[in-house]
Parts: sequence; structure tokens; C-alpha cells
Amino acid sequence: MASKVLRAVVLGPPGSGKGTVCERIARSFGLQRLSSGRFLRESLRAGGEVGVLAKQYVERGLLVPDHVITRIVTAELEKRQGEPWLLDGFPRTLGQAEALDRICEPDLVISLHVPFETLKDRLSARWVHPASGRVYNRDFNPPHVHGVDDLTGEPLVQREDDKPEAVAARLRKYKEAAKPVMELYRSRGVLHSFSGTETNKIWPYVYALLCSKIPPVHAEEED
Ligand SMILES: Nc1ncnc2c1ncn2[C@@H]1O[C@H](COP(=O)(O)OP(=O)(O)OP(=O)(O)O)[C@@H](O)[C@H]1O
Ligand SMILES: Nc1nc2c(ncn2[C@@H]2O[C@H](COP(=O)(O)OP(=O)(O)O)[C@@H](O)[C@H]2O)c(=O)[nH]1
Repeated sequence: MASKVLRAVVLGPPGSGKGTVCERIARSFGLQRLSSGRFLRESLRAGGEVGVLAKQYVERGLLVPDHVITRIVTAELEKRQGEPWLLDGFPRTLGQAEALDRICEPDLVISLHVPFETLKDRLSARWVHPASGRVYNRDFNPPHVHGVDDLTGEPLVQREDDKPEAVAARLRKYKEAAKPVMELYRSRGVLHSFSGTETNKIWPYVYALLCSKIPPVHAEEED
């Protein structure tokens, strides 16, 4: 079995299930999930210089410039030197991947591939709790009470950039930025790609891959 201090990255277009898969990996393998979106939301709340810089992009559903997001994420990774982690939402560009390499080269990269029509359907059914980033789906994992966050009871919203007219442009931008990132990891032999229309069908394969690297802390979960 390979190194027990596993540093893994999950890549995939918006709506491909990165957050959902990362949650399951974190639960099953006890890895800490580090979400760039979550770090960003925390910076925004803290209101410091970086948070102010990032705010205008996040509010418009645009990618935050590399130097800003890289500062946020690398500061968090530096606090976790020598610990295992699972990165969700970072790197999204080659510049970000190179910045990550300067801290630590990932041992394992999981790339999710989901057909465009499926992504469009999922995103148009996605509802989020803006303060926490908790994600629901009208069909796949609906909240207990329609339109309301399970934990806080606060209202859920649909993001402007999840609406069908915005999704095509977002996916184009994703592909363009992600291509060299995938090429980098493929050339290093750490890239593992998974294709499908349902997270529940992809999950057993992701689980098996992780089991070949580290022991699970919980038995396989179906959902
Ligand atoms: N690596 C990154 N590079 C640039 N901007 C980022 C990055 N990660 C997050 N962001 C910004 O934070 C916002 C929220 O990110 P998060 O990953 O939580 O969700 P997301 O946008 O829903 O992910 P996806 O688009 O894959 O569904 C993004 O829309 C973007 O503005
Ligand atoms: N219908 C359906 N929805 C899913 C599936 N997997 C994830 N979702 C939902 O699709 C949306 C996007 O998933 P998410 O994990 O946020 O993807 P991310 O944008 O890549 O992080 C969310 O609303 C999820 O609840 C699936 O297999 N089927």
C-alpha cells in the first residue's frame, strides 16, 4: 500500500459531483476535505484585504484570479504540513496547479466526467445555503423542508450562474482552464478519470481506488 499520508485532488466541471464525492471520501476515509469555495466564503466573512478582493468575483459567479485564490488556499495548506487532505475546487487552472506543486505535489487526482445535459439538469435543480455552502438538489438530495436549509432553517437560493443560460458558458470556461491541469497530472501518472451520469454509480469505483491507497475508516456507503 502506498503512502498513508495521502494528498488527493478532485477535479470536475461545475455540477459533476465534486462536493458530493468529497463528502463521501471524507466520511469513508477520514480525510479532511479542504474546499476552496469554503475558504473563500470564510475570507469574505472575515472581511480582510483578500476577502474584499475576492468578493466581487464570487458574487458574480466568476473565477477568482489565481493570485488571490492561491494565497488563500496555500495559507490553509501550510497550516496542514505533513497531514493528509482532499482538495475540492482547487486547482482549477495551470497557474493554481503550479502553485500547489510548490507546497506539495498531489499523490492522487480524481477527475469526474459527466455529460453536459446531465450537468445542466443538475445545476438547474441545485439549491444552496449561501452562508455554509451546503448543497441540495430537488431530486437527488432534497432538503427535509422545501426551500429551507436542514440545519439552520434559513432559506435556500438558486445561484444565478446555475441557471441554464449561464451554464454553457461556465462549462466552456471550465474545460479551457482544466485541460492543461489534467494534462499535467496525466503526464505524472496520478490522474484517474471516472465517467457517468450518476454519482451513486461512480462512487464504488472511487471507493475502490481509495481503498488501494489507504484503509477506510467506515465500510462502503451506498449514498
Ligand atoms: N480554485 C478556484 N479558482 C478561482 N475561483 C474559485 C476557486 N474555487 C472557488 N472559487 C470561487 O468561489 C466560488 C464558489 O466555489 P465552490 O467551489 O464552492 O462552488 P462552485 O462554484 O459551485 O463549484 P462548481 O462551479 O464546480 O460547482 C466560485 O464560483 C468561484 O467564484
Ligand atoms: N440527480 C442527481 N443529482 C446529483 C448527483 N450527484 C450530485 N448531484 C447533485 O448535483 C448538484 C451538483 O453536485 P455538487 O456535488 O455540488 O457538484 P460540484 O459542483 O462538482 O461540487 C448538487 O445539487 C448535488 O446534490 C446524481 O447522481 N444525480
